[in-house]
Amino acid sequence: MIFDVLTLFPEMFVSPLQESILARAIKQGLFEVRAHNLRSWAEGKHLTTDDTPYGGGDGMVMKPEPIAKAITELKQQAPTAKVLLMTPQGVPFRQQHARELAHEENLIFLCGRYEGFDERVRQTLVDAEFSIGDFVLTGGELPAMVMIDAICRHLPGVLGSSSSAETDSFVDGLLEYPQYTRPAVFNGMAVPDVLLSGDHGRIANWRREQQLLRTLQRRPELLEKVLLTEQDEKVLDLLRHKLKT
Ligand SMILES: COc1ccccc1CNc1ccc(C(N)=O)cn1
Repeated sequence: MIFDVLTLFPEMFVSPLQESILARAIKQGLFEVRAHNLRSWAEGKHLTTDDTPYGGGDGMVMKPEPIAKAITELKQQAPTAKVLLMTPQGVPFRQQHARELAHEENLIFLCGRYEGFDERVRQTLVDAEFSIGDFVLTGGELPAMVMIDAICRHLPGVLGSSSSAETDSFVDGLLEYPQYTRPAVFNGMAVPDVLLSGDHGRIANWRREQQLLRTLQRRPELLEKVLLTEQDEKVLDLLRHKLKT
């Protein structure tokens, strides 16, 4: 997988990729991130990439020409590449998108600054617009890095054998069960006995129940979209009853 990032601040894509899992995966050649400075495609003495908005108003808008030139050039090398735009007006980015996008050979991220992009960029050059949450940031770079991280976890070999993206929270649509590790007692708080029992069936049931409880308590709306077994429904009824009392 090759990620091309179009940004005014390519340096923002250096250190997050020099650490840990992502750095190791890059070293293993599992993926590559190429950050390009949009200014390389800008014209004129000052290499301008933004300008004042037609119709007046605050702030600046990113000019369409440098972006169009950059995308055209990148797509010459990767004609099937999808162009993704990071914007507060985008589709809410979800785990399912991360899983799907991991199957692409090449993705091009377009990171905006200022008040965003000239509308003609969206209309003609962009395949999909994503938002990582309902808040406004100073630029699209951090959202792009967040998406790259989430997508890379689904690339074969990135997570290594010890854990898999398939058992993530949200994969089965439920929140994660609580995790414990040594010591068995910490500040007087013991690990639940079931986890020390060695009874894997009981442990699996307990974990599923904890997922249902946690999802019911924190994100009940997710339960509408989850495929629940008969057993799940029974457990949920019990939990709902308990939470009422
Ligand atoms: C005023 O900023 C913009 C306006 C329009 C487009 C891009 C930007 C850059 N900022 C962004 C980008 C993405 C997100 C998000 N929620 O994913 C938040 N902020």
